[in-house]
Amino acid sequence: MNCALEVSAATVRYGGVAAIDDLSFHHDDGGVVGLIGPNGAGKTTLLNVLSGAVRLTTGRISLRGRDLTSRKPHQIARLGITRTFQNLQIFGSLSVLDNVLLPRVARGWATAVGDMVLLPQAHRKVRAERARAHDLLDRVGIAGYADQPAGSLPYGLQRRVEIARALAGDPALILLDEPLAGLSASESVDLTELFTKVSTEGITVLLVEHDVASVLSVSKRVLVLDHGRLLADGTPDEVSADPAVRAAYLGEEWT
Ligand SMILES: Nc1ncnc2c1ncn2[C@@H]1O[C@H](COP(=O)(O)OP(=O)(O)OP(=O)(O)O)[C@@H](O)[C@H]1O
Repeated sequence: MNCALEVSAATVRYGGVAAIDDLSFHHDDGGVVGLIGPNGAGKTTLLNVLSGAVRLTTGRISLRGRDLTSRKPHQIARLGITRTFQNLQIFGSLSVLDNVLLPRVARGWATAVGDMVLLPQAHRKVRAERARAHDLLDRVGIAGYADQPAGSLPYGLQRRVEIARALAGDPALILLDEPLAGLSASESVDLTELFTKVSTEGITVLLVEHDVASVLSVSKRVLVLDHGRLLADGTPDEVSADPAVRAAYLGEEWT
């Protein structure tokens, strides 16, 4: 599935600071897209804009030809962009399965909760949604934990709960904000493999991550932000060989 993401002259100003500054790019090829850059480069602001948490000061964003510029987060989620957060946002006391069912409830499949008691079709809907949620847990590798409280899982698996929940919204584009933060080396490798798997299922993955080696290893395209602007845009090899990127960000360790 193509996501046809178009970011045109996007600017977000906080007082005198341009968190993103006249930023334009287009992506239509799927895969994992890495978004890297030094602290304060504007990465999180861009994710916030794409998910509707922050409004553009000027500019335009569209997905598959639909204008997202002034939409609210729940509208953007319906139109195909879902996300995970830097600080894990799951409901620790709810079961893993219920965490994944939540966005479907929010989207209205169970609006008439009372009807569930009475109507056979409501029961069928609930069964179908539960089956679908189990399938999502299977896709992200945590099927065996469905009934456990999400908060009781190891941190790396909690990250997967959040990813499953983002996938439950049937996105064209999923935004991952520092998903490897706090993970062990082996958890990072495992989760990075999941990003590839998700992208091969036709969902574009936009990955913001400070672990540059992981980003370069998993991405087909890497965008480098600096001071809210696009410093470089290319394959991992192109970006890591770019003198401007080395000077501003990667440094000598990448020689
Ligand atoms: N709500 C806000 N109010 C004022 N300034 C902000 C706000 N959010 C971000 N900024 C500023 O915008 C710039 C970009 O911040 P942003 O958090 O998007 O960068 P980042 O690349 O995600 O950084 P990091 O890697 O440290 O998370 C920074 O100068 C930051 O201080």
